[in-house]
Amino acid sequence: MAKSPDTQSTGEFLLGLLGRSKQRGSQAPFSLLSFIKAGTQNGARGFLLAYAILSAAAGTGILVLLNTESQLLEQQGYSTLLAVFFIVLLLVYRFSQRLLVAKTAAQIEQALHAKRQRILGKTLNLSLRDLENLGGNRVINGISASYESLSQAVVPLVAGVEGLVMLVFMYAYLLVLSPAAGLLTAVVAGLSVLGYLALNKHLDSTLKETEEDSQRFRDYANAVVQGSKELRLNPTRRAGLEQDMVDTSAALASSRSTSAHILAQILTTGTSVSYLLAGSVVFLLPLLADIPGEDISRIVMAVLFLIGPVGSLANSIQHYAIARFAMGNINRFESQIDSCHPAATADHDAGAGEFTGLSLKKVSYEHRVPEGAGSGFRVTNISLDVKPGEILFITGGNGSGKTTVLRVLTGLYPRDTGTMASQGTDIPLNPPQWYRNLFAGVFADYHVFTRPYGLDDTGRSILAQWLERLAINDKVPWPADQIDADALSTGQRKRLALALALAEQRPVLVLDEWAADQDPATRKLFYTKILPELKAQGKTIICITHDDNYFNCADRRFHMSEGKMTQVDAP
Ligand SMILES: Nc1ncnc2c1ncn2[C@@H]1O[C@H](COP(=O)(O)OP(=O)(O)OP(=O)(O)O)[C@@H](O)[C@H]1O
Repeated sequence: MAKSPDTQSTGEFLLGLLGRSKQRGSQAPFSLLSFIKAGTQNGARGFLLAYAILSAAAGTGILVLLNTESQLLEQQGYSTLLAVFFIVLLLVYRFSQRLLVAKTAAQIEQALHAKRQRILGKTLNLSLRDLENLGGNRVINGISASYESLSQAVVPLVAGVEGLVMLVFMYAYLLVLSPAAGLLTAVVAGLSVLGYLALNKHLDSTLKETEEDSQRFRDYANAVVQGSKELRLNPTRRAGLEQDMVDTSAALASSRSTSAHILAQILTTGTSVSYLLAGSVVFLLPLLADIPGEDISRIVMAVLFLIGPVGSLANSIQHYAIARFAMGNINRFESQIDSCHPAATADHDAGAGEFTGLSLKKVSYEHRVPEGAGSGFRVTNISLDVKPGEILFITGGNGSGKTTVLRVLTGLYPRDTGTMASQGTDIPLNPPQWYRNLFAGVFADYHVFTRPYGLDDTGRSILAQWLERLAINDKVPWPADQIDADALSTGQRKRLALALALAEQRPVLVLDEWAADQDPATRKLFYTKILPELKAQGKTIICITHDDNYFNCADRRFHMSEGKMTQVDAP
């Protein structure tokens, strides 16, 4: 649906209020009021206020009519005109309230969509190192989970704003009816607000605790799925995990109950305030002021009409607390990604042209580890020239730094020192996307997407050829738009990943222990037939391998040991 700039700004403005009040901390109890106050400062958002005022005026008009009609009934008799007015006002009330809630909620959803889209774009541009440092859970929350609770709060929040405007109107009517009653209700309402402030103080910390417990439980739930085999083979391990999950679930239940307790208090405070107001008018007002009985009944009617708006305001306050918390999480995540390395350049479509070689000189990279955990693993002094059409092997023991080097070399990790040059130009510390476009590969922790994203028709036909060549064409239903990688064996999945990498038609193919999961025949085919064929086609190939039987298939071999690389003499 196309949105006008005005429409978008209203949603963004309302979201902004949620985010801003979070930054101010939990001491911003009247931020709901600022929904209205700030709304009046910008004509573009005037429609929100106009609908709110219309519905509040109509609602108050109904109250005035009812009071007038009951007075008329006592004095002059039934008034048809007032009955007609009543129906008209009822229709206006319904119409404006529905439009207000539906339109505003839609605009907030649009603004949320725009925000999610912007943050998603930034997240996809993060360097691999930044993404790893942020951690998977934070990323998932920042681009997905936190939006759920925000969305659920949208309608009650808007209803709360409408309730607030309605309260203002009805209170004005009450003041007209009896200034003494207005004063009394203001005192009772003021005391209730103080009660709310006291409750709200605890709410933020309880919500944070709930979020942490809930994240911990999600992690365990993930382990139930990921570790399903290990858990089934070892009942003691299963019992240990189960105990941890039960403990976390109990903690979650307890923190959720505390939140629910506070939220329920807010809600019941809101609704019981209305009855308290009515009670104070009936039982206290006659003691404080000399008011005739018929006026008291009109005042009581006015006070009872406050029940609806006060209830929706109280309901919106609890949703407001949750939404503000979620908004805080989203904003925090956005500032975290903003403080990461500059995003990848916008040259994602740039072709790299013919590969002219690659040169690394004294390159080093250190893994960042949490503060206080010492220094991270370092690869140092990596110097290497890659010529077009070469087959290079990188070998070395576990943890010697092979994968790290491959990630630095392909521009996934930004090197700390040293120089890299390719295509006749120096590559900056944070390699641009055009440089990364030189490479396609299968990494040790590769992922197969459900669709072959980024492949054009030529790419698809190359994919089809390789699926056949690697004997998995019967396992991947063509046109390969609903790939179920879980339904493939480990070796088959890796063959599919290789076929997809080759279909990308990048000049350099990087493979991290690709053949490790293949049967002997496929391994032989890979080293003795496929690699030479790819080389003959002009592809440059860099393989990490432990297959010492096939070390002689490389043009040159480099060996890693404790983060250092040395060239091994040609076999
Ligand atoms: N994201 C990371 N953060 C911190 N340290 C890391 C990270 N990735 C790897 N390391 C550390 O870097 C060292 C080298 O890891 P790397 O994966 O490069 O080794 P490798 O030679 O490929 O090992 P293997 O043959 O087992 O795959 C290891 O000690 C590992 O703990």
